[in-house]
This record gives sequence, C-alpha cells and structure tokens, in this order.
Amino acid sequence: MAPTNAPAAADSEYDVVVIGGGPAGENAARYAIAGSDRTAAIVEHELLGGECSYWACMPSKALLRPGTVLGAARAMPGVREAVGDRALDVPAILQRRDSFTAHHSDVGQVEWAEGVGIDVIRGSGRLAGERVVEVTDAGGTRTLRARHAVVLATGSTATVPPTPGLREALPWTSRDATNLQEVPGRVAIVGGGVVACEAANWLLDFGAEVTLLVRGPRLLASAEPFASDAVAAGLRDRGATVLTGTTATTVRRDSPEDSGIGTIHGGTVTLSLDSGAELTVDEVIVAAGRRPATAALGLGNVGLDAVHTDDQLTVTGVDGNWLYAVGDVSGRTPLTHMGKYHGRVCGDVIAARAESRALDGARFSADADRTAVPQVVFTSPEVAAVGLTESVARAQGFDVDTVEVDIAVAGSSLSRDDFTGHAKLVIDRARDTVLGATFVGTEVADQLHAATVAVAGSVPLSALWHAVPAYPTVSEFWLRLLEARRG
Ligand SMILES: Cc1cc2nc3c(=O)[nH]c(=O)nc-3n(C[C@H](O)[C@H](O)[C@H](O)COP(=O)(O)OP(=O)(O)OC[C@H]3O[C@@H](n4cnc5c(N)ncnc54)[C@H](O)[C@@H]3O)c2cc1C
Ligand SMILES: NC(=O)c1ccc[n+]([C@@H]2O[C@H](COP(=O)([O-])OP(=O)(O)OC[C@H]3O[C@@H](n4cnc5c(N)ncnc54)[C@H](O)[C@@H]3O)[C@@H](O)[C@H]2O)c1
Repeated sequence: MAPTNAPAAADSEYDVVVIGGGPAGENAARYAIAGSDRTAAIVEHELLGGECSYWACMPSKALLRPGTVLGAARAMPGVREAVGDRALDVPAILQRRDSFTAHHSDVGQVEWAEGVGIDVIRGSGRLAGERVVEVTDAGGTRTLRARHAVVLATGSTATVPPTPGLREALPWTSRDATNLQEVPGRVAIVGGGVVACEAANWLLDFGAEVTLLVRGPRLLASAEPFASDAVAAGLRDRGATVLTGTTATTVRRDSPEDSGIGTIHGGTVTLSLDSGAELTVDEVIVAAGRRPATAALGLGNVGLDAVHTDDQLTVTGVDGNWLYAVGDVSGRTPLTHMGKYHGRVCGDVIAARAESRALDGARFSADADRTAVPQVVFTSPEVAAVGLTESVARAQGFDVDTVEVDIAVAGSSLSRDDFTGHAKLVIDRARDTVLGATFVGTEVADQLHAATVAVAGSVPLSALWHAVPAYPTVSEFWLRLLEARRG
C-alpha cells in the first residue's frame, strides 16, 4: 500500500496525532474530531485495523465458529443424521477466515478513515518531544506536530519465554495460529490463557493432536474456578492433553525454517518437561501473554520509561495534558471492546479540552476497566464473564453473597440435546447489586450483555426481578438465579 500522504509541510500539523491504527486508535481519532473542524492523522506501520482485524479476534473467531456449528448440528436429532460423521472442510474454513481478514488488505479501512476525515500516514511513529511525532518509513523520516494531543495506540506484542532453545525453534505465535495455512499433526501449546484455550479448540476441530503445557495449577487463571474446570474438561473430552503445573525446560528442533506465517516452521520439535518427560510434536505455539508495544515509541524523549494512564486516558508523568494512551498499550484491559471504549473516552476528553469544556459527566472517565469488563472465551464450552469474581470481590473487601445454578431451562434444552451450563452471580450484600457474573455453557456469549448492564448500572436484584426473561429462551436461567437467591 502506497503512502496516502505526501510529506508536505502543510499537512504536517494536526490537532490530533494517533500512533497505531488498531481499534483503539481509530476510535480515539474519530471521537476527538467528530462534529468539529479539527484534523487528525493516524500513523500506522502495518495494516490499518490492527491486530484484532487481521491477526487476532476476527480470524480466531472465524476459525472457531464452524466447530461450534458442527457440534450444534450433531446435538440435534434430524440434523445429526444429515451431517453424518463427516469432518470439517478445513480449506473452506480458511477461505472464509481470509475473507474476514480482507486477505490482509486494509483498503476498506483506509476508505473509512478518510471518509470520517482522518489522514492515514504510513510508517513507524515515535515521540520526538512534546507534541512532536517522527514518522519513519522506507522513504525517510518526517515530523508531525500535534496542536492538542498525541495518542499512543500501538497495542501489544506476544512474549516468548526465555526457555533455552524455544526462540531458536521458531515457534508459532498467535499470528501463525490464527493465520494457519496448514494444520500440524501434533501441537504443543505453551500457556493456559485465552489464546492457548481458543487455539486448542480450533486445532482439535481441525484434527490436530493437542498438548497444553500450563505453568500454573489451572487454565484461565483469572476466571472462576468452575469455568477453568469446564474448559479443561471440554478439551480433555475432545482428546487434548492438559498438563497443569508443567513447563518446558529446553526445546530442540530439527532444521528450523522461517517458511512464512502459519506454515510449519521446520522439522519435529522435542520439548523436555520439568516432570522429566519428553514431548515430540510437529509445531509449538507460544501463547504466554502479551506486553504493551512501547519499545520503539521514544518514551524517553518525553521523560517516561513506561506508560501509565489516569481514567481520562491521559498519560501520567507528563505535564500539559497532551499525551494519551488507549487500548493494549495503555496497560489497562487488553481487549478490543475495552480498547474501543478507551478510544471513545479519550476522544471525548481531547475534544472537551480542545474546546475548553469541563470534563463534567461519566463519559469522560473509563470506570468500566475497574468494575465491569466483559469477556467471552470462545471455547467449547464458552466462558462469558463480567465484573469481579468471588475471590477478587472478597479480596476487595466486599461482603459477598453468591448464587449458582445449572443452566437447564426450556430454552437451553430446545437449543440442543446435550446442553450443559452453569451460571454464577457474585452479589454485593450491602447494596443488593451484582458485582460479577460468570456463565459457562454452549453459546452463552450473547447472555453476557444482560449481566454487563446489571453490573455497570448497579441494578438492584429487586429491580432485576421485574426484568422478565422471555419464554422459552436460554435467558430464563436468570429467573432461576433470582429464585435461588430468594430461597
Ligand atoms: C489470538 C488473539 C485473539 C484475540 N481475540 C480477542 C477477542 O475475541 N475479543 C477481544 O476483545 N480481544 C481479543 N484479543 C485482544 C485484541 O486483539 C486486542 O486487545 C486489540 O487488538 C487491542 O487493540 P489496540 O488498538 O490497542 O492494538 P492493536 O490492535 O494491536 O493495534 C495496534 C496498531 O498499532 C500499530 N503500531 C504499533 N507500533 C507502531 C508504531 N510505532 N508506529 C505505527 N504503528 C504502530 C500496529 O501495526 C497495529 O496496527 C485477541 C488477541 C489475540 C492475540
Ligand atoms: N476471546 C477473547 O477475549 C480473547 C482471545 C484471545 C486473546 N485475548 C486477549 O489477548 C491477551 C493475550 O492472551 P494470552 O492467552 O496470550 O495471555 P494470558 O495472559 O491470558 O495467558 C498467558 C498464559 O501464559 C502463561 N505463561 C506466562 N509466562 C509463561 C512462561 N514463561 N512459561 C510458561 N507459561 C507462561 C500464563 O501462566 C498464562 O497461562 C489477553 O489479554 C487476552 O484476554 C482475548
């Protein structure tokens, strides 16, 4: 893609300069200039749309959905017979995945940006001083000046543990797993978080033999323990080996070769485990967490060594309210929808400050990061959770009540023959409000928003009693939860 902006002096000054064009940066730019004549530029060194569009959320969910649909078909008499025991058509799934990543073209995204008045500047951005951003690409370096704000929105990068031989083995990261071109026969996944669990699911769907090496005692360490257990049981039932309390101590690979994203990177890989066992596989996936992408940002040029933000997404430790950070790089919640939320709050704050308006009102503070973060893990079964878990709520000093039910209502049994699920509410006894909710089961993702509204709105349980779930839907488990609380 050619640069969209020639390095002319006239367009080198903007009201707002955003470094990084993922979902968080796009929203910050858009909200900062909406309804005004302010100007904004997004500096992007890869593809406008960011990790989420091409390497993370979109391809991973496109890979997971077919397995869910096939499972639903097999759990429905009359459909099961029509489907038979045929395997998924992996090439067709990869083709559909590629349509969701727009075949790694950001033409449509650039059209959107230009349509809402944002210039897209290709190159790598770094802070060169107060309100000054240097952009470097193959053609050289140009300087952008920001009248009102610079927004850091550079996302995060996958970490690779310092296990001897691991880096040299050229393991897959999440980018390879989501953009896979071939399915390895045997796979070891290092990590037990969301990326590990979701990737294990689609690889199992595609016929791979999967072993998860989980350093801690359970998968999804920050989820309610019953959710971790259900996901582990789901993986084991489908043939995966889940080794908890296990790490690789050394890794050896025959003829490692950087053959491209999503292709098998060489010969077989042997991992020595701390249990003394050895594991031989065709590919290793590292899913050991991510860190904010600050390395090349020139933080030192503005007196910073790390990025911390206040609730207005203003970077702390810098005078003058001109530097902001949103999304994964902000060190707040690393999820796309939360990054977009940061972008909306940040954009509104920049607009208000540019117009000398007071930051009066809830829209100028990213409170949800602390109290109401929703997340769905698209495993089989799915985990949908929002707010505080019981252990976190107790650690924060709340007087907690909990209520739990199996999800077993007319709607769930109608949806499929093998439906199983479990739901838990964490309740603040003093205020009679929901602090957190976790739902586990087949396709419970869309049940989550009701809980998010209850948590974010501090809706009393007495009021939820009048939120009558429609019959016969899966959401009737809400009624069972409230009945269980009444006793
Ligand atoms: C496999 C996987 C699956 C995921 N699935 C989900 C999901 O289902 N739901 C969900 O909510 N979250 C999911 N996430 C997390 C989600 O991808 C991130 O939270 C989200 O992408 C963060 O958005 P962002 O805008 O902060 O950063 P990014 O999307 O990472 O975008 C940052 C952009 O900045 C650019 N950039 C970086 N440095 C520079 C620089 N110096 N100059 C110019 N440009 C730069 C990058 O090229 C990139 O385009 C997933 C993550 C992974 C790894
Ligand atoms: N559906 C979704 O919302 C979704 C999907 C995928 C990713 N994401 C987000 O992307 C981010 C990254 O996900 P992730 O799974 O990589 O990170 P994570 O932090 O969720 O999990 C990291 C895992 O790696 C393990 N680990 C860390 N260092 C290790 C080491 N040295 N050796 C062995 N194991 C080690 C941890 O114990 C943990 O199990 C998360 O914030 C996640 O929420 C979200």
